[in-house]
Amino acid sequence: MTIQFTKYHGLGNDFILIDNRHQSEPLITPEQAVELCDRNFGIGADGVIFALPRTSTTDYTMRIFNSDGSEPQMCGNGIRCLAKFIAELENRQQITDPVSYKIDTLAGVITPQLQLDGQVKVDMGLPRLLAQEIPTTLATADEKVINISLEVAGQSWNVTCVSMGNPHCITFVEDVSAIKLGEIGPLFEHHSVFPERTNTEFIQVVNRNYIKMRVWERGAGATLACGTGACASVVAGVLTGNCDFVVTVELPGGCLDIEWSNHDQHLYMTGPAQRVFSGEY
Ligand SMILES: N[C@H](CCC[C@H](N)C(=O)O)C(=O)O
Repeated sequence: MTIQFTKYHGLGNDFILIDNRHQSEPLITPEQAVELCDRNFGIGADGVIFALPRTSTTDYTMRIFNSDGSEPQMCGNGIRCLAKFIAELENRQQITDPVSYKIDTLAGVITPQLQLDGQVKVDMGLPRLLAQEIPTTLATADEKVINISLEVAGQSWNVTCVSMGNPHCITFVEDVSAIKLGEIGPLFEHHSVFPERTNTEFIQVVNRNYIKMRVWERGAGATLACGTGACASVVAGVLTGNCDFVVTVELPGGCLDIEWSNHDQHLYMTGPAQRVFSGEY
């Protein structure tokens, strides 16, 4: 079967996008997604994202398979790429006013807006903070997980857990460049206290409005950026007293602007999404 695809990336977190508007189920299987994401034997990407048909209350539906074939609830960089992909499919690349899309996801309805400057601003919805919502067994089900000690690789880490529909474990360190991500990342990801695994963010606070972040993603490994992780990290920064509510998050692939709104308590993320090439596989 020949698969038409378009590659996009959000700060180097890259995705294969599939026009799936005419079928209710993804055109490829999780096993095929693993093959397509392979950077030597396939197209190469951190995941595959499907533009699926609308629901009664939304314009489109998004589903995503990580490069290991697992299906997460949401993807922040990915939904910015999806918004640009949809505009391409609708031949709306040259916009004269901001264009918003209501997208149904496994994390709820997420609304990206194409800005006139080419950036995409996304209403990422509310953070979930209770242990049962992450999910994690690091605290009792109806408790928050803020600055709890977790033993990983013989070291004790203070972690704060936040869900953006997908699980995030955030820890604050002196120097993110000193973290041996390939060694420590999988030990967090597969730790027994995370029954659905976890994404893990290592944060260095530059000041209350600027943090540096490196990430080991569930199902994708070390990526250059993680949108849901950046949102979760700002929430953790506020909850631990490290950050204000408007923060620039510097990732290896570039910067995201994050706001935890005092108005509706939603997270708003603003960043780029870049088309790379289209092809068939
Ligand atoms: N690996 C993540 C999904 C992709 C999230 C990340 N790429 C983002 O931009 O939010 C998970 O399994 O929860």
